[in-house]
Amino acid sequence: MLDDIEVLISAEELDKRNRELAEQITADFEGEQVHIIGVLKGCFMFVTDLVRYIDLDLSVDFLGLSSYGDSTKSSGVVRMTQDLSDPIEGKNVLIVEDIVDTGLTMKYLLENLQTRHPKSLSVVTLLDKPAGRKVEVPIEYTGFEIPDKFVIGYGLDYAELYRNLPYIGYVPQIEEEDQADDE
Ligand SMILES: O=P(O)(O)OC[C@H]1O[C@H](OP(=O)(O)OP(=O)(O)O)[C@H](O)[C@@H]1O
Ligand code: HPA
Ligand SMILES: [Mg+2]
Repeated sequence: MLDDIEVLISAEELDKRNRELAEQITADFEGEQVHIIGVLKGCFMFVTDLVRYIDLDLSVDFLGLSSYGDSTKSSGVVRMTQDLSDPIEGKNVLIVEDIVDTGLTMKYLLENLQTRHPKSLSVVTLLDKPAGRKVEVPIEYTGFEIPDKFVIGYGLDYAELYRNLPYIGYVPQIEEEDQADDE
């Protein structure tokens, strides 16, 4: 286990922002039905907390994408680990992500979902790390902009661990160890 996890965003701040995002989404889609697509695995806490504050008729589906493996750096190759259960043609799709970092996952996903002809396609991400960006992607709703650090918790992992932390944290030790492994 890691020592010294620094809290970047507390559970209370996450809850407050989730309510605000949900309020904005509820207002923007008033009178419409929304199809939520959660991007596993990282989205699992954010999506479940967010949807309970959205006051709209909505359906939920999930897909799995993976590109980091056990590293703090993107492999550059996005792999679909699980596809959607339902068609999205003609639906107002709202993608729910935990983080947009390089943007490679979101680019892959937007291109993939556009070919399935949704009525509309929008993105909500809890975290945006602009310093990590390799490709530009459109984001309609952002919870927090974060600095160029590898973060863990509230769904986000390092080598599959720490997803269960109820806050977003940062540990300098992680990036140091990962860099040492590369050398
Ligand atoms: O903008 P990018 O640099 O592409 O990074 C963002 C993606 O990376 C993480 O997924 P990961 O590959 O770690 O899979 P996981 O969600 O199962 O942890 C995260 O959950 C996002 O989906
Ligand atoms: O900072 C991060 N933490 C965890 N997973 C991630 N996937 C992209 N960036 C990150
Ligand atoms: Mg991950």
